[in-house]
Amino acid sequence: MPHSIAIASDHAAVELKSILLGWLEEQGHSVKDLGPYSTDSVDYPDFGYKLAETVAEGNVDFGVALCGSGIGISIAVNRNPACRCALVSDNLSARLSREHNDANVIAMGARLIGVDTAKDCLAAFLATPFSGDRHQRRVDKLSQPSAAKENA
Ligand SMILES: O=C(CO)[C@H](O)[C@H](O)[C@H](O)COP(=O)(O)O
Repeated sequence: MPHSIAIASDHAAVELKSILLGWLEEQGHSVKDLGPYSTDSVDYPDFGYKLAETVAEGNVDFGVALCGSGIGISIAVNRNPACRCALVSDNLSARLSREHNDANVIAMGARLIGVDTAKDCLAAFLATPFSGDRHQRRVDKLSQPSAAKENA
């Protein structure tokens, strides 16, 4: 099923971003490239916040966040309460991030995983629906930290 996707990175992941963008478009997805557009050094929060705002505005179904390790940009995206960004490096984590966490952004580290693994993770992420049920209650609590404290 084709999705609308926004993708962003920092300088460390520009090449992976370009590869994944072309690969996603080949499969019929519509992809918005939020930059950067060169390998000049940039700061991952700038692009992470831009991606998070695009996802939060509801203009896309999913976001893809890339930096050298995936750590910095995933932290940035997760500062937006509308985003559930999962940093993954294997197929099962990518699948579980959708099934259990209803993740709407996937983050990966271009300096840590190869292109084939990144494609495998992204394919699993996009193909997996949220399971709902007990997981819905937990995901709801992610938007309501004060409600969660009452049961702990
Ligand atoms: O955020 C990161 C580390 O947690 C990313 O890997 C960045 O891409 C990295 O910090 C960039 O480092 P550089 O030395 O400025 O290329």
